[in-house]
Amino acid sequence: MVTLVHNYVFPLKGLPRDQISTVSEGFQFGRVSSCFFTQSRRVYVGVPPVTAIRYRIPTLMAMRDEGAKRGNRSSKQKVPHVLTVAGSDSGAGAGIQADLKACGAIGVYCSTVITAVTAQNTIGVQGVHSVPENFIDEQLRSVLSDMEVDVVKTGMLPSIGVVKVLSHRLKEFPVQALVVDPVMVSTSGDLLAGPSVLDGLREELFPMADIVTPNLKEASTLLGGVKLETVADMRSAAKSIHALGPRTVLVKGGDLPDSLDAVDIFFDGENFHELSASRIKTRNTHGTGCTLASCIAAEVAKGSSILQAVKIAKCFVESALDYSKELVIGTGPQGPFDHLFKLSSNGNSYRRQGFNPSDLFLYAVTDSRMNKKWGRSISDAVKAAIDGGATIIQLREKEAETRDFVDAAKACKEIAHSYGVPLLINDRVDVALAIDADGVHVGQSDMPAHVARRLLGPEKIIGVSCKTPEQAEQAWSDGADYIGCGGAYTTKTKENNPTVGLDGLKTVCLASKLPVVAIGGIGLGNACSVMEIGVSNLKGVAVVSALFDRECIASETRKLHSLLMDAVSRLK
Ligand SMILES: Cc1ncc(COP(=O)(O)OP(=O)(O)O)c(N)n1
Ligand SMILES: Cc1nc(C(=O)O)sc1CCOP(=O)(O)O
Ligand SMILES: [Mg+2]
Repeated sequence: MVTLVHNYVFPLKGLPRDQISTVSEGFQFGRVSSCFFTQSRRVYVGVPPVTAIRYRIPTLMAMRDEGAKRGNRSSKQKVPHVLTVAGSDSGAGAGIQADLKACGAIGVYCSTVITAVTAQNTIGVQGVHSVPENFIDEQLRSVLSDMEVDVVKTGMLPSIGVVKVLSHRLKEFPVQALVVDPVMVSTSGDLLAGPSVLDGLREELFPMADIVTPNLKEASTLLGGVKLETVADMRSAAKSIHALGPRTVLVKGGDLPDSLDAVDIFFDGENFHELSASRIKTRNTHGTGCTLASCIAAEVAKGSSILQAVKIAKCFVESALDYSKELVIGTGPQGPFDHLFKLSSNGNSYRRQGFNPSDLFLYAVTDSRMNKKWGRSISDAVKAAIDGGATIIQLREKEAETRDFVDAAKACKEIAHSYGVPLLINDRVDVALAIDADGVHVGQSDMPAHVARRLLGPEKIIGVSCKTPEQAEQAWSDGADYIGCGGAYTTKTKENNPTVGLDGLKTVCLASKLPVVAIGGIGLGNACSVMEIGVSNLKGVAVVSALFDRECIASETRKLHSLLMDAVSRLK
């Protein structure tokens, strides 16, 4: 019997109602292996014998709240549902097992159609036993005809017959989205799908797919063996695969040699997005491809756009790898990682470890006056900017009462973290501490950066406004992570702000040991000129009015993102 702290239970399939009771405080666990929600916006998970861990899954909360908004508080709420059609991995690092764990960790129901059973471990694949095609078809029919699947994700499809069966069933039972991970070779180098499957994928599944997620080897094989050695090669591969019919393509560059970051290329037929994540040194990478595709499917099932889903999925995988980098399971060269790391990490699952300078790329700085003028809440403004592609958010609320600021900042942090985007607070170190924000931005007349560092600790992000090389040097020795340099142009947003111009910006960048974000008067008309000063530590632009003093924040952000991407790719 499970006893909950609060009186609202989000029903997950498999947790019988008669095993749940509700009381006002305290909780105990008997035989529990599932997770569920309470009014307190927490998820409770039982770990035998009687330990209870609580943690937050913001996107699930959002889902529940969405249900509540619609007045739907009955026990019949729809649970987002991913069906994975893939092979079983006896070592449980990849395949069906990875898919189940990834969806479970994200809080999405996952059903399974097993296409093959593999005998594998951390050394390699010792055997493959394909499930007969007619029995795969039977599994598909069972699930699709009954269980309201939202998204289908495919992994190992061992024969062209399986591909055909699947495409036939998907036409009979259409789903909201199809995620195709074109698994061909295992991480250990073992063949998991024959060449005829390639034709099946290209002809039958790609035209129905919303996203296809090949790694470099798979992308190369799909394109007849072309060499993929640079980011430019990845872009042209993404374009060629897109021409085969899927709505979007993610070419994963984890195996690209000589790069510090792992860069993936996302292409939607119009725009390229270069998505980088820090490369984590670990042997425990078995199943990253399956996990990434499952997380994308799970996020789409919850309502994210494909690009949002990709960003969140990358953040999940990066966090899981980082958390699991020292795990020792098995003796071979490729170990599994821990999908359920959130259970052991105090709920700070999306907290970034350290600072990633590429987050400065499109830095959105909010402004309370502009939000008031357009009648928006700060959290709606933040969500719209993130939807449009903002890579970091700074809350710059000069007029807010402290209590209101803390409340708004809390809500914004939940939104930002559910997308894997860091949230900084302007000026107010106290507010950053109160809500456990990712960091602060301080200016020359605010709290000194070294004091902020002492208060916030080594993990938080600290940015400092600098207009001169001397200030940049000071920021570095004070322990800042980046500097903001402006005004690049004149601005109406900040009174009496000296303009340093592009020359002044370049001088500060060249002198700075820290990454730089440019600020002041930057918008669609001049962002490219800023990036084109061509100094490698200039990582992006920080923008207020060109995003927030506009009718549609998301579309302005999207346009700016696309311009910046083009500018950066011209510079390469
Ligand atoms: C990214 C970034 N750069 C500079 C500033 C300006 O900070 P500051 O000089 O403290 O001025 P206010 O923003 O506090 O008015 C910034 N906020 N962000
Ligand atoms: C907050 C701020 N700091 C600046 C600096 O030069 O340090 S310029 C600025 C305002 C930037 O607003 P907008 O994008 O609307 O011009
Ligand atoms: Mg300030």
